[in-house]
Amino acid sequence: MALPEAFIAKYQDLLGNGSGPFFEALAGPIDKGFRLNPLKANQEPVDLSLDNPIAWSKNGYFGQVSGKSIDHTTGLVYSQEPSAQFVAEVVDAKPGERVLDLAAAPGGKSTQLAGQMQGQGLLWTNEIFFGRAKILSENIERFGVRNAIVSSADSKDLAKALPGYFDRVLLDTPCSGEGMFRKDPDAVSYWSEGYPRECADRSEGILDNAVKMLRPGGILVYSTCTFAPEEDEKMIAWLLKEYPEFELLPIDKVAGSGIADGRPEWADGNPDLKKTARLWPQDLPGEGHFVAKLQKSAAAEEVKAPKEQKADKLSAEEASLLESFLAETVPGLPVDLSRLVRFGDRVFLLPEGCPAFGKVKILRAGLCLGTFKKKRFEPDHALALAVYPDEAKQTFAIDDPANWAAYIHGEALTTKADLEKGFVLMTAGGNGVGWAKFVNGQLKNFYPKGLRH
Ligand SMILES: C[S@@+](CC[C@H](N)C(=O)[O-])C[C@H]1O[C@@H](n2cnc3c(N)ncnc32)[C@H](O)[C@@H]1O
Repeated sequence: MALPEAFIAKYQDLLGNGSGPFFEALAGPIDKGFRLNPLKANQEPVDLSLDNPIAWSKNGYFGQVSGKSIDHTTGLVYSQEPSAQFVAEVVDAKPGERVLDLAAAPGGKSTQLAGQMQGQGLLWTNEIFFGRAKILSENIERFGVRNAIVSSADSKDLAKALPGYFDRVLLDTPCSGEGMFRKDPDAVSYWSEGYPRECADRSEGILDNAVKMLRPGGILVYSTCTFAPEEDEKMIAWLLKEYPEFELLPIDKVAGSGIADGRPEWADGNPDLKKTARLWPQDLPGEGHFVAKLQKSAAAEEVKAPKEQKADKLSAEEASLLESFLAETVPGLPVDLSRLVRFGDRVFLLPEGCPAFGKVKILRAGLCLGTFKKKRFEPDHALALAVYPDEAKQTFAIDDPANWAAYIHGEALTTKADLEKGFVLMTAGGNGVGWAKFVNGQLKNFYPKGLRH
């Protein structure tokens, strides 16, 4: 990978003697990582080793995930570069909170936040580009998240719908990507001397909207995957000047991990900027990242909270179909029938206290239970990934390689197992992977066509 001359000159100037190891690291190999999903019933991976934990990530390990493995398909793991795993650790979302991930696709940080929240509270995860939002939504589904709203909106429109609503907001901003040069050589081709400033201008606009959605006393985390001071310390200096109701909070840099302080001298000299964190590839096994954690003053002006999203009322016949389905398929799953919304024939269980969607485009409104089909109710794939096997009435393990390959390929399975007619949760590695319908000794395959391999 040939680095642009202007990039080399810039970091020789900024890093001085430290630039040698920096450029050497950029020419070196990348480190691969993954996170284990605490939302899954069984925490033992089938193929992956947990021998090499990542010091700064609670569920993070070094290693490479195969996209076709049982561990990936069941959502037990999420493949994520090691440094990127530090960002959500800094957010530190708590069960029961209202959390916004404003620039979220493909979902690395959102899935990590969902794990921290343990299904309690509301995670609103947004991506401006619809195509990328679909990938985000698929990852939220695979991870088995029950309490997430997935939307595709410009931050300006989101801020109109959700003013002052969130306890925590993460802006993992679209940036110049210098920290990914090693992982994604395409990032080098986008770069020019003026690119970090262009990205910084865009991030200022997104930050203007992010701060509007935070309640007084709420926490804002801003992160980039670039080394550029324009988008890092200088951006935070701008934010503190523009929004004096914010103050920087210290970040636990995990002693011995190599995570470094921010560089006040690269912005306006404010010593508080040392509280921000920099992850440098020459200091630790991971790519380049920057993270800042700020708190909005509890005395900041309160705004009128958005209204709650209205639930939809089902007809008596539909309610009875759904209730029978739940009792016969997932009797252990707690479902509050007063929190259901419909998108066409699909039925979602809303997170508690979900704010009104207004004009925001929604891709996923909590947990998709399934679809009304004439006189039946069919479970959604999302439900198979979100329920624990012991919440389902019937399960069938497909751990042996032949059954696994046949099911994931879309084939029906024949079995002499003692099953009742109806839906069966197929499991692999102790976690749900999809549905089948048992009829006359056959397990009819309900694994989604688009996911078969
Ligand atoms: C750094 S990436 C997010 C990565 C994600 N947080 C994760 O961990 O998987 C930044 C995201 O911002 C989106 N984006 C681009 N322009 C934007 C804008 N003007 N407003 C908000 N988001 C934008 C990009 O499409 C991209 O998905």
